[in-house]
Amino acid sequence: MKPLQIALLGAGTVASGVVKVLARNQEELQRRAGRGIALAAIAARNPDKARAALGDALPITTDFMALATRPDIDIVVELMGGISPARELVLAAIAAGKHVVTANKALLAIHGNEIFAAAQAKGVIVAFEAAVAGGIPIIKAVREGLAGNRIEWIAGIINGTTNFILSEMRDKGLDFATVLKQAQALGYAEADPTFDIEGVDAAHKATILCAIAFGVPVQFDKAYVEGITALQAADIRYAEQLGYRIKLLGITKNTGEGIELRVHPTLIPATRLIANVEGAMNAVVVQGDAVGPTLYYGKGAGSEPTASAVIADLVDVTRLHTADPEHRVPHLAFQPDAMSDLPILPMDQVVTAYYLRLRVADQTGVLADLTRILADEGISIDGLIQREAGEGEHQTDLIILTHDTVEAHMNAAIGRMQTLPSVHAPIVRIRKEELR
Ligand SMILES: NC(=O)c1ccc[n+]([C@@H]2O[C@H](COP(=O)([O-])OP(=O)(O)OC[C@H]3O[C@@H](n4cnc5c(N)ncnc54)[C@H](O)[C@@H]3O)[C@@H](O)[C@H]2O)c1
Ligand SMILES: N[C@@H](CCO)C(=O)O
Ligand code: NA
Repeated sequence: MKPLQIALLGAGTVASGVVKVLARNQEELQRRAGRGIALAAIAARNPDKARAALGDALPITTDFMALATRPDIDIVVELMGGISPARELVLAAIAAGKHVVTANKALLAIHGNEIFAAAQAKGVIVAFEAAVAGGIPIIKAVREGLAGNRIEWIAGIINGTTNFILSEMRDKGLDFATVLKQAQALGYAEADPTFDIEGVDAAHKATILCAIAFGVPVQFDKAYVEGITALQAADIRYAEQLGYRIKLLGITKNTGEGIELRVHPTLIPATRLIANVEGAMNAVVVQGDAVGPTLYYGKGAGSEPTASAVIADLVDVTRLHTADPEHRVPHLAFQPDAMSDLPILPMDQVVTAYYLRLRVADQTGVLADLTRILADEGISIDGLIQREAGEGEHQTDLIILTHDTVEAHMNAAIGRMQTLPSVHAPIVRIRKEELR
């Protein structure tokens, strides 16, 4: 059988990994897929740069649209990133009857519904294992391996850059700006690292996980997104003293009333496996009603780890190429006519526990005022530490851990506590999850 013909759009980090691994594992891949997978051509903005990175064995074009719709191409692999022109190219490839493999989580989190509907109508596959947690086969695990379960929640470290920053801040006591520079130098961060540090990249990935876990459309616009830029070294230290680690988590949970979809720094017990995932590694915990918790760990970024996921998709598509579209795994794990309309809950309805740090006057009565406000709002205290004021100091740090409460109640309590004359700085609030 003639090998399937692949077109690569983009010639950057992931594309170069795909070219290398496809060449290296060619024979093994043919044995797995039952058919050859042949790179036909690459579209690159700068052909000289692409040739320098990828060699000159393959034809290189600058006409992305012509390649994406060329009649002899079977699968278009989009590795450019960004929304436009990636969206137009993917839709054109689908309209031309091509299968698509993409690593573009931003595109799918924002335009996935349109893209999957177009693919469904045309009977082609859009595969996206590389879009979430890079080389970890988490899409495969959730959509297929855990299909017997009602998924209850997913929580994951799904951005390598921010996990690296938090690990280095904790282990070496370095400040945020210094570690971010290191992350950039090591190639973990995006060219514009705002997407990493503001939580947007993790929210794109959490949005996709949410859709395939609960069978709802992708709804990035409803995600709550908070990054790590406001985190202070003092809170990482206090969390440690209390037996917790702070991680940037993507969390999605089915509460029965609706679905939580949120990304924010989170205190998790230091004894949990996921609390010990360090550096640029990713890890995802999936809680199923039948299986209980399962944990997936590995490299979420980088050239060959991400290529591993792209090529797994190429093997899948090659195997399923001739299958009746009705017999393929649905894009969002559930049949398109059986999607749920369960709403994504607004953040003020989310229920979680909290870590609060207050800079307070070192005088009697302060604690009584604060605990009264928390009690008024129905919030119960789980633990409390007060740092001894140093000699000559008139202020001290008070750390409060609460039990689960509704975010709206916590907002009200923080608003009231903040107006007390004895509270001297903006109150720090970090959400806390036991993950069990
Ligand atoms: N790098 C990783 O570790 C990683 C991991 C998972 C997913 N991804 C995703 O994979 C995709 C590619 O990432 P990358 O790290 O290889 O990026 P990159 O910047 O290294 O490569 C992107 C390539 O696409 C080309 N390109 C970008 N915009 C273009 C445009 N408007 N017109 C023409 N060409 C354009 C660039 O010239 C470059 O060749 C992105 O969607 C990214 O989010 C990357
Ligand atoms: N910048 C991303 C790349 C992988 O998606 C990260 O740090 O996880
Ligand atoms: Na993956």
